[in-house]
Amino acid sequence: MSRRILLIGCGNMGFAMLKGWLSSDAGFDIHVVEPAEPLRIRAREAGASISRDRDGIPADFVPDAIVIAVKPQVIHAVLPDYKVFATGGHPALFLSVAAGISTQAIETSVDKDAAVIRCMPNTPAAIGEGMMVCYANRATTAGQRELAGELLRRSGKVAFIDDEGMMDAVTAVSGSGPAYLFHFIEALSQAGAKAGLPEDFASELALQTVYGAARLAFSSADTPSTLRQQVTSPNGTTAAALDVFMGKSELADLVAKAVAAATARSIALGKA
Ligand SMILES: NC(=O)C1=CN([C@@H]2O[C@H](COP(=O)(O)OP(=O)(O)OC[C@H]3O[C@@H](n4cnc5c(N)ncnc54)[C@H](OP(=O)(O)O)[C@@H]3O)[C@@H](O)[C@H]2O)C=CC1
Ligand SMILES: O=C(O)[C@@H]1CCC=N1
Repeated sequence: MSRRILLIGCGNMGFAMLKGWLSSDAGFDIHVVEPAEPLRIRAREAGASISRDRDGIPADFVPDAIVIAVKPQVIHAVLPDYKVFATGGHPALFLSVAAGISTQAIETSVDKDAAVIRCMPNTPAAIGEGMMVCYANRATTAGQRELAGELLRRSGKVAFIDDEGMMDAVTAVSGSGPAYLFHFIEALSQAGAKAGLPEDFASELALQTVYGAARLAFSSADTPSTLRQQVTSPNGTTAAALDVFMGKSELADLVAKAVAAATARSIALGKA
């Protein structure tokens, strides 16, 4: 029997996951609630049934899981609409991807005995290459954990953690991480253009280089550190560039500061 998934919020992250789910042959039956019409239509075209709000969910649609993909700032206004699905004969799993919002805060808005999984995904989920890190509360059954795994595997690699306290740092590394890499691609493209290359060609070089390097790092038995050394000829061009990146640990320091700032913001979102 196909599993029924209710997706609340189909913006950047909700749609990235939806694409991963619908492109698989898992046969999920997915209903999307999304107030913004263009995003709703986009979800329907991808293969989901849709409604503008909770009242538009078909009466016979009893969800196995409710995936909450609204902004952290509105989640506590949205959750009470779905309380009804937390209890009764077929209690649904609540799977939230909201940054900073704890399982306890979700229980408070839904039901103290609700099954809740807090997940930190990332947008490469859209092509099945996401990193999906999950923490399950005590009320989550083995079957619900399995369902979450089955669903999220369609979006990428799944990891369960036992310490929810790690979630803020997870958010700062893999949740926000794609943006850091996209920014690096932008920076390398711009630097190539500054060095005299036509802009389009510089962008092509930057993109293929990041893609190729990521695939090599992923598939190689060597560590990233060894792979870096293999590119770096003594007194060559790479060494000249790495003197800038590593001379005073500049890039590593900057990345550490950025990750600390994102971690602090995740903690603050949970307190707001
Ligand atoms: N973007 C990312 O890379 C990641 C995001 N996340 C988390 O995912 C969540 C969503 O982020 P993101 O997709 O970027 O945000 P978006 O703003 O793109 O998407 C959220 C969507 O939810 C809609 N929405 C608002 N209220 C309701 C409601 N009552 N019912 C249903 N839908 C509603 C919004 O509509 P409207 O705009 O009209 O209000 C919007 O379209 C956040 O909690 C974020 O922390 C986690 C990991 C990565
Ligand atoms: O920027 C944000 O708050 C969300 C969470 C992780 C990625 N995007």
